[in-house]
Amino acid sequence: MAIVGTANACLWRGIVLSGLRNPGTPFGRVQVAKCGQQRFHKLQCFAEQGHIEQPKSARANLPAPPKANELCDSRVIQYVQAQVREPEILRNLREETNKMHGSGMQVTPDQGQFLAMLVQLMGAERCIEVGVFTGYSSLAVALVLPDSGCLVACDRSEASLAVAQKYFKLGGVSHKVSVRLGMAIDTLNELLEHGGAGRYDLAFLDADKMMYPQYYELLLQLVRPGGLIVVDNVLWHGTVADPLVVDKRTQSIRDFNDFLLRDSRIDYNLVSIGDGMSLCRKR
Ligand SMILES: C[S@@+](CC[C@H](N)C(=O)[O-])C[C@H]1O[C@@H](n2cnc3c(N)ncnc32)[C@H](O)[C@@H]1O
Repeated sequence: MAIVGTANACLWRGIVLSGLRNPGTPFGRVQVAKCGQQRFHKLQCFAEQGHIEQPKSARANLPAPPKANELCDSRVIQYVQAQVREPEILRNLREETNKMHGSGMQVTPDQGQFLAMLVQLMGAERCIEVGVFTGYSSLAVALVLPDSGCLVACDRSEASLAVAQKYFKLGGVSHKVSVRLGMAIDTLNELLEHGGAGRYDLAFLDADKMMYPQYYELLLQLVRPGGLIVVDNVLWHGTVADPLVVDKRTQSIRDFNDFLLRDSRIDYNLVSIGDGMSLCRKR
């Protein structure tokens, strides 16, 4: 296939990426929505191999694409996911969510496991999640919290939270989760007003991307020194690395990533897992 000259970046990316989707795999729907970085690499490999051609004006300003390697192979993604020890309750939740609208929003199994391990490594007892959806990442965290632990779970969608609460109950963790229905910014401000500053060990940020800077400032007050803020979707399906993509949301994530890179209040690490997760450790 060759698309020459007039095609805009999003158009050819959409065409090529739709051809890369692999809904027949065990992780089909999750992969489609959450393996953006690998798809982006794959796209670049397609371009490199001459399967597609970028618009000439754009091509002149682009850095050389990376050499084709195993990251171009969706089998690597499948292999990684097959290495996850996903508890049955989480698998059930993922499968139920996969039948719902917006299912691609849930974190991938390896991300859920990664979050859980961060909680365990830190010995975290008090956590916050901004953006619960049907509860996959919340449940992954709650399952490993000690019995005395607490997760404040914020979302504005009553319907999504109903699914999450069903699984918190099934997983026997309801007593550890404080569900907060409403706009996350209000909930975080309320936590601060009620003496929450510096009282949380770990926060996971996975809600509306344009609001990340505001959430981050509040979470930075809420977590203790040495506490962690984990930010999801920082690669935004690979588009942050594509200079041709300049839509508002991509640019806001790019700007936020650059801001984190320079923020001396934290230690910072952008991890290429799922759609990209940044680890921000409060100094
Ligand atoms: C990407 S999903 C979260 C996925 C979840 N972490 C998981 O693993 O399944 C984003 C969620 O943020 C919620 N959200 C978006 N904007 C919000 C806001 N302003 N306040 C509260 N929740 C919001 C949406 O309702 C949605 O459920």
